[in-house]
Amino acid sequence: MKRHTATLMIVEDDLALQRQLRWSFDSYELVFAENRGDAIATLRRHEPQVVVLDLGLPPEQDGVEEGMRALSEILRLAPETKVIVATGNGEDDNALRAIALGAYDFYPKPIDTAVLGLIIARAFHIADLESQNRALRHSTGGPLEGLIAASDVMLKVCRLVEKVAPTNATTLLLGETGSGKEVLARALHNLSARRDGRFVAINCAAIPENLLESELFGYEKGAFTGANRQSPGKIELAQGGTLFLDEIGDMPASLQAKMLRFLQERVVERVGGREEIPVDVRVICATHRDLTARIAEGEFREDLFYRVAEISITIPPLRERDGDVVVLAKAFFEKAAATNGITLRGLAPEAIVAIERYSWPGNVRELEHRINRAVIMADGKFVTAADLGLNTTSESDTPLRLNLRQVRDEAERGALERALRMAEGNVSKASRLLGVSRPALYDMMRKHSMQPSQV
Ligand SMILES: Nc1ncnc2c1ncn2[C@@H]1O[C@H](COP(=O)(O)OP(=O)(O)OP(=O)(O)O)[C@@H](O)[C@H]1O
Repeated sequence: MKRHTATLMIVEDDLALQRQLRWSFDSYELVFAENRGDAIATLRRHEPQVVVLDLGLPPEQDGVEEGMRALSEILRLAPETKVIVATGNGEDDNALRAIALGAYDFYPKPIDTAVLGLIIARAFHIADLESQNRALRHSTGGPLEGLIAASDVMLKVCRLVEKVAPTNATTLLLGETGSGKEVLARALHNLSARRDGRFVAINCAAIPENLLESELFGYEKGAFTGANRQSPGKIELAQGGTLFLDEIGDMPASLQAKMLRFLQERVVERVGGREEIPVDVRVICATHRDLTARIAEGEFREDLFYRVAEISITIPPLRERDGDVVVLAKAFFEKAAATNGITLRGLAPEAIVAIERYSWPGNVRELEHRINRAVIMADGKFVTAADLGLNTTSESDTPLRLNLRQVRDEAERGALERALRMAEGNVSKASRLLGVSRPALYDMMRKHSMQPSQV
C-alpha cells in the first residue's frame, strides 16, 4: 500500500532559503508558506505528511512563540503530521519545547540539506508506516490487546486468534523463540469465555523430567520422599480457565502417554493417587520445534500431535513481518524510557535503519531486551545503533570478530566503560546500572584491566 503523493510543506519566511530548499527537495510534492496563517491554510488544502517549520516566523522573526503557535495548530488539526522544526544553533531549550509539544524532530540552522534530507526521508517513512497501519486497522481490524502489530501477516494471525478464542479447541502455537507465542496464548484466554478463570503456564522444557509429572498432575501425601502433603498440579489449578503448555515439543516421552490420556478423558490422577479428578480446562500448547521432524525421529507421539493440534497457528518470525519491527521498537523505547524515568529524544535515524536491517534471531524478545538496555546505556540524546549493539553496515548480523568470545568480551568491555562513565567512576552505582554485584563488577574490571578512574 503506497501513498500516491509525498507532500512536504516548508514554512519559511526567508525567500532565498525557500529557493534553496525547493531545489534540494524537488523529489517531493512541495508546498510553501511564509507565516502561520499561510501555513494553516496550506495544511488544510494540501494535507502534507511532513512539514519543515522555521520557528522564527513573522511578525516575531527573532522569537519562537509564533512558530510554537503554528506547531500547536498544525498538530491540533492534523496530529499525524510529522513536523520537523528548524531552530537557531544552540537553541536546545526551544527544540525540546517543540518536541514536548509533539514535533517529530528538530534541526539546527544553518541548514545542511543532505542531513535534513535524511530526516525528511525518515519522517515520510514513519508517516507511511503509520498510515499503512491505520489503513490495515480500518480494513482488517487492529492488533489484539497487549500485542503490537502492524504487518499484514500478524494482523491475519490476530483475526485467526479472535476466531479460535471463543471455542474450546486445543490450539497449537508454532513459532521461533521470542516470537510471541505466550502473548498470543494469553490473548486466546482473554478473548474466551474463560477470561475470568486462571491462565496457568508451564514450561515443559524448564522442569526436570522427574518433577514435571508431579508439577502437571499433582501428588498425594507420601507419594514420594518429601511429599509431606497433598498438592494439586498445574492442570487442576487451571480448572475453569486455560492451561498453557509451553515447549510441548520437549515433553519427555515418559509423560506423553499420560498427557494424551488427560486430553482424551479430561481427568487427572495425582501421582500416588487413585482418584480420577475431572478437570475442565482449555489447553493451548506452543513449541519452537518442528514437531513433524520430532515425530519422524520417534521423539514425539503422533497421536498426541493430532490431539494438541486441533487448530494450529503459525507465528511468523519478526524478520518476515513487514513494518512490525519499527513500530515495536518505538513502543519498547517509549516504555523503557517511561519505566526508567529517562529522558531521551528517541531512536536515531541510523538506529532505525540498523534495526530494520538486522535479522532478529531472538525475535521480539531480543528487540525488547536490546532497546531496554540501550535506553539505560545511551550517552547521547538519541539511542544510536551502537547503543543497541548493532552495526550500521549490511553485515550487521554477522560478527566480524574472531569468535563469539571476542565479540562477548568487546561488548562487555563497552558496557562496563559506559556504565562507569555514567556513574562517574562510582563502582557501586555502575554495578547497579549493570545489574551485577560490586564484587562481580570488580572481577570484570580486573579481567579487562580497567580502573574506575580510567573511563
Ligand atoms: N506482538 C507483540 N507485541 C508486544 N510485545 C510482544 C509481542 N510479541 C512478543 N512480545 C514480547 O516479547 C517477549 C517474548 O514474547 P513471548 O514470551 O510471548 O515469546 P515466546 O514465543 O513465547 O517465546 P519462547 O519461545 O522463548 O517461549 C515478551 O516480553 C512479550 O511481551
